[in-house]
Amino acid sequence: MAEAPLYFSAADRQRLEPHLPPPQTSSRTSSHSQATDLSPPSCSALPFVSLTFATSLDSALSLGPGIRTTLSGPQSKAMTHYLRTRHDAICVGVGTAIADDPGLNSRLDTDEGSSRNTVSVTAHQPRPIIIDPRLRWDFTAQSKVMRLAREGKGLAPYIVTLQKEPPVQKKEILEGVGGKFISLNAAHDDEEKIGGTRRLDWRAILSAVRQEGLRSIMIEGGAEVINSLLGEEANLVDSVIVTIAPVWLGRGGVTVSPPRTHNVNRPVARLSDTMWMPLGDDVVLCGRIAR
Ligand SMILES: NC(=O)C1=CN([C@@H]2O[C@H](COP(=O)(O)OP(=O)(O)OC[C@H]3O[C@@H](n4cnc5c(N)ncnc54)[C@H](O)[C@@H]3O)[C@@H](O)[C@H]2O)C=CC1
Ligand SMILES: Nc1nc(O)c(N)c(N[C@@H]2O[C@H](COP(=O)(O)O)[C@@H](O)[C@H]2O)n1
Repeated sequence: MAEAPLYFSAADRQRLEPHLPPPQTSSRTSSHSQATDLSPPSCSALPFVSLTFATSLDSALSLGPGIRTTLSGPQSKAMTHYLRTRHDAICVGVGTAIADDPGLNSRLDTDEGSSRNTVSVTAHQPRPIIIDPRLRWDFTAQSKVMRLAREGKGLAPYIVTLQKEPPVQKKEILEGVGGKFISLNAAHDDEEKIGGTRRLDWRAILSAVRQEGLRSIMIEGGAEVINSLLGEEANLVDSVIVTIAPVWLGRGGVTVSPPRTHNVNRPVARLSDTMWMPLGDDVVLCGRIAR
């Protein structure tokens, strides 16, 4: 079924502005990053990081592993697509890439007020970044994000991996539409061992993204990605924008619930400077992680 046009009003855009990456010509800088610095990035420079996702009232991102689940209503969906136009990159973990076959482009309609028969796809598209350390994502030329890139409706993904030599056939598909693999060097401090699984340090991932000239990144999920960024690496997050849908998905969902810190008497993370914005039946909560 064709997707309804996605409109996001000028008034709503203005309300979101304090929670978005600064325009690149502005002189404002984020607390830890050099998002507005126009000089070549140093190794330690990081992009402006927004954590943006949609959740149910029982903190679920989806009905279960592998189940693509619509939570956002049309207005909050349009907001997400506006956010996609306001970031240089959009990131998901491989679990999401496999479960959702996502497009990761912006389909915001820029023709508000004109004939609604014509949908003009927005000019600015974010660069999809997929975190796939072991190359589990068995993408093909028909995967949605590849197809959209081929059709000029989005950008091809960069896949961040620990594999030094990705399969030649996958490389050809990816590079054929303008994407690439970014292999991080596990021989440096990019990797830590937690619970037997090899993980990439988010600082290393973000630094690699910034080295690609990408100054801002919205991280959409899924649960493993969000839970890690709300835990010990929360200091890397500049802005949090959560769509809350008025629905309970029930037990068995894929949930946002970061691991406890050592001090069990303290919350793991809290938002400050909050702004609540009703959009249709949903509410969008914006804030910063309290330091
Ligand atoms: N409602 C919403 O806004 C969203 C919902 N989702 C849902 O979330 C679910 C997927 O979530 P998950 O299964 O938790 O998968 P995920 O998308 O968080 O991917 C997890 C995988 O990513 C890799 N990864 C993530 N962080 C890493 C790190 N620091 N170092 C190395 N590898 C890392 C690992 O291979 C890990 O197994 C799907 O059902 C999807 O539909 C996903 C995004 C947004
Ligand atoms: N904002 C939001 N609301 C929902 O209800 C969702 N299910 C998601 N999911 C995220 O969006 C990706 C799908 O993107 P495309 O529409 O295919 O471009 C999905 O993979 C999640 O990252 N987000």
